[in-house]
Amino acid sequence: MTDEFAARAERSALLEVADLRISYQGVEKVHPTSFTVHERERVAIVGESGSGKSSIANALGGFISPAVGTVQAQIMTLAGRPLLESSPNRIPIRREGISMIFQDAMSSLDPVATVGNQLLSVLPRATYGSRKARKASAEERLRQVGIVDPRRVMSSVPGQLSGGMRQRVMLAIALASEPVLLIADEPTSALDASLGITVMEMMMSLSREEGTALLFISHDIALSRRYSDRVMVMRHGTVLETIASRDLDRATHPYTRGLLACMPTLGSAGLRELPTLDSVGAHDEMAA
Ligand SMILES: Nc1ncnc2c1ncn2[C@@H]1O[C@H](COP(=O)(O)OP(=O)(O)OP(=O)(O)O)[C@@H](O)[C@H]1O
Repeated sequence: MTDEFAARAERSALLEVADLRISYQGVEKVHPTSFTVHERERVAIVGESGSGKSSIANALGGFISPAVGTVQAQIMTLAGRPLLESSPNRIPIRREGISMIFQDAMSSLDPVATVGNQLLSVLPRATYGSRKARKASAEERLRQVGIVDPRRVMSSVPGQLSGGMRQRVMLAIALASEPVLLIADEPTSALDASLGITVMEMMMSLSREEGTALLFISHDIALSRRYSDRVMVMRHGTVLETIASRDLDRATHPYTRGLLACMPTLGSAGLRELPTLDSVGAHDEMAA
């Protein structure tokens, strides 16, 4: 453990979760799970489909209503404030300090409201005051995510924009409310590889500039390793291990080693058959 990593671990956590359980229709899908995210830290959640990654993100963001499922935890606090204090009776509830972005921007942006109105509605009034000042700052937010013609985009509705542009808009809106924690659920998987990297880089540099901690979900362990400080590996509704990204090559858990072995590289793609979790024996070792 490096000095920097040890110092960070000692600081009190920004997000603290202990024994989080999530059930749908009475069936527990996320079993008691505990983890922390520190200020300015970037944590990735990786794992196969159905392992519970999105459920955790949705529980943190307040997107699981009692009609959909049950969220219970011994501790679930953001900057010391309980997140589960009031039961959500409308979805989504806005949890102060948390913003979320999703794989599909169309499902989180309002299709009939202009980008400008959606952006203005989240800019803190106390900080930006007059509508004119808020409009200027909304345009600046769009410029920060690489939008060169913010006025046109402000007056557009999401359906008039390309997928990559919508993802940039969603990132601008997510950061405009000045969250302390940004949760991103597969933010790039609907984009092509190069656009995905651009959006990832942008999310990293903006969250770093603004001092926002980041919890992002990905099924791509290579991408997770590149952009996170720590990786939480999930399987079957539990966290198998949490490991510093730079130590992933030394991961001891067979499942994590299996995920790493399945990671396609430019060198291997197309030259030979890619390994699968079964072919590298991760499942057998897990069962042993
Ligand atoms: N709204 C829901 N109602 C019932 N079951 C659900 C609901 N949402 C998720 N589940 C179930 O909970 C389990 C975990 O799903 P979740 O979407 O959290 O996994 P995931 O790791 O994010 O998967 P993916 O990578 O495919 O998104 C799965 O068995 C899934 O079918």
